[in-house]
Amino acid sequence: MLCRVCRRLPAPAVTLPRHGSIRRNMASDRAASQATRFDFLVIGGGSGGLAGARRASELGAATAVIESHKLGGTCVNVGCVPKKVMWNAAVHAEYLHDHSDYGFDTGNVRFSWETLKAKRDAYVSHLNRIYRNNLDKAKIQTIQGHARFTNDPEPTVEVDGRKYTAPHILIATGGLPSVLSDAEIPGANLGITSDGFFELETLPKRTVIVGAGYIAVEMAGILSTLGSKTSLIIRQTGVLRNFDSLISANCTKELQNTGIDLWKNSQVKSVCKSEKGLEVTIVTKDPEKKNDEEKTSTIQEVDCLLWAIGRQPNISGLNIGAMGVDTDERGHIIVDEFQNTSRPGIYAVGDVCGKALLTPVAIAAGRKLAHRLFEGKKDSKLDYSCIPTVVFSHPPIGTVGLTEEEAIKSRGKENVKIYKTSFTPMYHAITSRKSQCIMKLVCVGKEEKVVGLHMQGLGCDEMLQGFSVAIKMGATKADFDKTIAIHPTSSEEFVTMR
Ligand SMILES: Cc1cc2nc3c(=O)[nH]c(=O)nc-3n(C[C@H](O)[C@H](O)[C@H](O)COP(=O)(O)OP(=O)(O)OC[C@H]3O[C@@H](n4cnc5c(N)ncnc54)[C@H](O)[C@@H]3O)c2cc1C
Ligand SMILES: NC(=O)c1ccc[n+]([C@@H]2O[C@H](COP(=O)([O-])OP(=O)(O)OC[C@H]3O[C@@H](n4cnc5c(N)ncnc54)[C@H](OP(=O)(O)O)[C@@H]3O)[C@@H](O)[C@H]2O)c1
Ligand SMILES: N[C@@H](CCC(=O)N[C@@H](CS)C(=O)NCC(=O)O)C(=O)O
Repeated sequence: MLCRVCRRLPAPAVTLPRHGSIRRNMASDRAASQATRFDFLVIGGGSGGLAGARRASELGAATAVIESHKLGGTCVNVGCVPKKVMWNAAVHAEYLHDHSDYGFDTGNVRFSWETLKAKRDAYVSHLNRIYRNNLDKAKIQTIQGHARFTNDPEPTVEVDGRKYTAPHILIATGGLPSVLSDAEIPGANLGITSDGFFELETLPKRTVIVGAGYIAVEMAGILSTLGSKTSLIIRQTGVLRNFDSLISANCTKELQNTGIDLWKNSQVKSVCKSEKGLEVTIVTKDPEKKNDEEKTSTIQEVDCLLWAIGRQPNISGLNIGAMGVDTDERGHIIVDEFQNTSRPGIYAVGDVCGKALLTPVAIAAGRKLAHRLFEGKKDSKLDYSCIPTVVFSHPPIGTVGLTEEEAIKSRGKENVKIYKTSFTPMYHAITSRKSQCIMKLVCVGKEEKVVGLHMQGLGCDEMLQGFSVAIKMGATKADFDKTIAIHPTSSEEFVTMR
């Protein structure tokens, strides 16, 4: 009988997991016949793996998830979730400055990093348990350990000496922070990465962060706002250089406005340890200056050096080479638009593929794949265009679609119309602390289709999702203008721009 789910003749099983769909395929080799067989075997219990596994199981596939560390992956354990808790704490710290303007006498407010960390860690552990329960409830087998492809002819995975196989194997092993070796920068390993940030037991007094992307901006904002004197070392003149130029310039300015000591055109040369902490030596060289002069400076008594210089795919020890799974020069697994790798029956989703490293992207790709494999939806694939994203800076950034620069490149300057505004949100009408809100709409063609929306300001994090729906649906500037404003809000500016 054909498998109800994958419509294939099932192959041999040593143990029978949940479904009756598991039985003998005479052609399979002896080695693989030793393996426990599923319909769907998922390597990596993070966002993409869990979402794909749960959807596959709902669709009737006998599914197992292999996880080497903690269920939930990066997002739950060392990413979005604990980061957002820290950002929320930093927002409290920010608003404290406004309490007296709003009539509150909050007296001598004290902050305990230790209390916050304990509550945050307890929440993360709670989520780990929820994810485990969800897998159990869905009758998905959880296999704890590091997965490695064997050299068997049929794709087979080994965990702690036991073998597992399936006609469909998903690699969702995510990524790891990039690190520099001591050979590249002497003393580099005295620093930590974002993973280490979540292990900090106390608020560092003096922090140096290297990097100019999401993590550098978010962690600099959190640490600085909570009271750590923070320097941010960037190689160029601005942060978030891949974002719209307005966002990059404004965020760079806001970092400085909020008290972060920004070192432009700078790179760490060496790090050494002294009795009073780390000494971070920095070389600054302004390429605009003709005399090519380099300035060397040292930041002393640093108790936290944090490298936030990007992430790399986590494929170590997987032995994907033996499977004929192709990777790019940085080790990302190459997939087609349906998440197929170069080896039939092996798929990859999420950060390990190196495209749009965001939790909802990994989740959506995993779910789309499950519908294609186990519901016969041949065309089920993720559309990677127009992905909204928020940077939890202070204030937060929201962005979706094309930047002005991308629109001009693809459509020609004459076909692009930009609407921009900048204002002080009403929240600040009575506060002595001020922060600006900036907004930009990128429109193309005669019909002024909105192809990009970019903003930084109070509430922009929660403002973006709804606008993303409109833009994904193909809204034009006229559609925005037809919409009645909500007053008094910041978001109303998007429907009244001229
Ligand atoms: C500090 C930080 C903040 C972030 N904030 C946000 C945010 O606010 N919003 C957002 O959308 N995204 C955010 N991200 C990105 C987001 O966390 C990732 O895009 C997402 O987790 C990727 O999911 P994934 O399934 O591809 O991989 P992961 O979630 O990394 O899961 C991979 C899992 O595979 C396991 N694994 C790896 N190799 C093996 C193996 N051989 N055998 C068994 N198991 C293995 C790992 O232990 C891990 O649990 C953040 C990331 C970081 C680092
Ligand atoms: N809110 C969110 O959704 C969120 C939050 C955190 C992470 N993430 C995801 O996680 C990914 C990884 O975050 P990330 O911040 O590590 O990476 P990133 O956003 O890719 O930024 C890393 C930046 O560091 C700089 N850099 C690289 N090598 C360097 C070096 N040797 N020395 C100094 N600077 C160097 C580069 O900027 P220059 O080229 O300008 O120097 C680079 O763009 C993000 O891309 C994002 O998708 C998402
Ligand atoms: N809203 C999300 C779920 C929330 C979410 O994104 N959760 C993160 C971790 S907190 C995740 O990795 N989820 C995987 C999953 O829900 O399968 C969805 O259902 O798509």
